[in-house]
This record gives sequence, C-alpha cells and structure tokens, in this order.
Amino acid sequence: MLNKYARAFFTRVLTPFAAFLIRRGVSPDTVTLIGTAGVVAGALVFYPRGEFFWGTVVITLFVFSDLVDGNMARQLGRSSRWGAFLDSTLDRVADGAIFGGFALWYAGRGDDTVLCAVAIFCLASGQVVSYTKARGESIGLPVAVNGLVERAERLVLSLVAAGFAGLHKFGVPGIQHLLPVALWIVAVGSLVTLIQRVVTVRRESAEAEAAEGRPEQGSGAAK
Ligand SMILES: CCCCCCCC/C=C\CCCCCCCC(=O)OC[C@H](COP(=O)(O)O[C@@H]1[C@H](O)[C@H](OP(=O)(O)O)[C@@H](O)[C@H](O)[C@H]1O)OC(=O)CCCCCCC/C=C\CCCCCCCC
Ligand SMILES: Nc1ccn([C@@H]2O[C@H](COP(=O)(O)O)[C@@H](O)[C@H]2O)c(=O)n1
Ligand SMILES: [Mg+2]
Ligand SMILES: [Mg+2]
Repeated sequence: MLNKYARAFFTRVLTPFAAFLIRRGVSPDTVTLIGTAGVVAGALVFYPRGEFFWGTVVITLFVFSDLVDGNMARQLGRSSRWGAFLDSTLDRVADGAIFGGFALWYAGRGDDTVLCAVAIFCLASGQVVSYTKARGESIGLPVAVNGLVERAERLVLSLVAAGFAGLHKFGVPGIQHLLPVALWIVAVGSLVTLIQRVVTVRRESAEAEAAEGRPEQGSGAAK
C-alpha cells in the first residue's frame, strides 16, 4: 500500500536531491552501496545495545537511499538488470541487519526470549516474502499480488516504533512497549502476506499449466 501511495510523493521530494548527486558525478550503485552500509551500521551498532532512538536516526538518514538510487538510474536513463539485482539483494542485507539488531538486543540485555524469537521470525518471514515474488517471477509467473505487509510497511512500522521506543531512555514512560507491539504486527502481517503470495503462485502456476494443456501436478491426473 505504501509502495503504491507514498512512492509518488517521495519521488517528487527526492528528485532534486537525486539530480544533485548526479551533477556531482555520484553513481546509483554508489548510493545503493553507501545506503546499505549506513543502514547496517546503524542497526548493528545501536540496536543490540538498546539505543533505539539513535539507531533509528542513523538508519532513517540512510534508508531513503533505496528510493534515491532508482530515481537516479531513471533520470540517467540507466536502469539496468545489474542495478535491479544489486538493489534487491542489498535490501535483503539491510533488512537482515535491522531485525537481526532487534533480535540481538532481546537475546542479550533486553533479555526476552519470546521477543527475540518474534524478531527472528520477522527477519526470516520478510526474506521469504520477498523470495516468493522473486522465485515466482523467475519461473515466468506474474505473481499479481503484493499482499498486506510489503517491505515499506515492514520498515515503516518497525522503524517508527523503534524510534519512539528509544525515547524511553530520555525519560518518556511506557513508550518502550511500542517496539514489541510493532514486531508482533510485522510478524503476523508477514505471515498473512506469505500465505497470500503462496496461494497466488499456486493458482497462477495451475492456470499456466492448464493453459499449456498439462495436468496439474499432485492432482492425481499425472499417475
Ligand atoms: C521523536 C520521534 C522519534 C522518531 C525517530 C525517527 C522516526 C523515523 C522513522 C522511520 C522512518 C522510516 C522510513 C522508512 C522508509 C522506507 C523507504 C524504503 O526504503 O522503502 C523501500 C520500498 C521498497 O523499495 P524497492 O522497490 O527497492 O524494494 C523491493 C521490495 O523490497 C520487495 O520486497 P517485498 O515487498 O516483496 O517484500 C522486493 O521483492 C524487491 O526485491 C525489492 O526491490 O520503497 C517503497 O516502498 C516506496 C515507498 C516508501 C514509503 C516510505 C514512507 C515513509 C513514511 C513515513 C516515514 C516518516 C515517519 C516519521 C515518523 C516521525 C515521528 C516523529
Ligand atoms: N543501483 C541501482 C539501483 C536501482 N536501479 C534501478 O531502479 C530500480 C529500483 O528502483 P527504486 O526506486 O526501488 O530504488 C531497479 O529495479 C533498477 O531498475 C539501478 O538501475 N541501479
Ligand atoms: Mg532502490
Ligand atoms: Mg530497494
């Protein structure tokens, strides 16, 4: 939903900055790489120590590079398969660091095994949700569903909650509970999204095979 409705707004806001970087001779790949490095550093330096406010500030400074790199590539007329591969692959690295950072906190000083497991579930299910689309498309299916919780939702929910939860260290009472709530929402939402995508791929592959005149695998007709 955010990808659909918020992207146009951020494209307008970030286009002048993308044009500025192009004029300075910066390449889209450089932005992709530096953006990912910043997110990974912010997540793995601050989150495992429970510094959620400063971690989120650093991550937020870098995470928008994921919208700037594609914008630059399009302005340059240089959108490439390599760029698409690099962008998506490094998205997975950044997401791993963010949810890994939460898991490390709960495994250590945060001392909460259940929330550690929820954070690991968010990490793994987010990666699998993205994989379903990539694999479905690689076998020639449209995978015409995005689902309830895409990457933008996973990031916005977790980062906004972490940023506010971090204010607990500055004396705001009770606010630290926002992060567990967000992690549970992302976990359940990712599971729903995974089911939505798997069901869609199952239907699309059956339709494709029926259109090719091949019996559906596992239906018994192939025996
Ligand atoms: C006192 C207050 C303290 C608070 C501190 C700071 C709070 C600030 C918090 C958060 C800001 C979070 C911003 C997060 C922005 C995320 C932007 C982003 O990178 O989105 C990426 C997304 C997808 O891009 P791609 O097409 O490159 O990725 C594809 C996607 O990942 C697919 O994954 P799948 O969906 O399938 O799982 C992959 O399949 C594919 O491989 C991959 O290529 O981009 C978008 O979706 C575009 C829309 C971005 C919308 C951003 C909205 C930000 C909204 C609000 C932020 C501001 C909140 C401020 C709160 C302030 C509180 C005071
Ligand atoms: N280094 C890069 C990064 C991205 N691209 C192209 O942009 C598309 C992604 O757009 P976003 O707005 O989501 O960043 C990607 O599929 C590539 O076509 C690129 O060429 N080089
Ligand atoms: Mg990008
Ligand atoms: Mg990306």
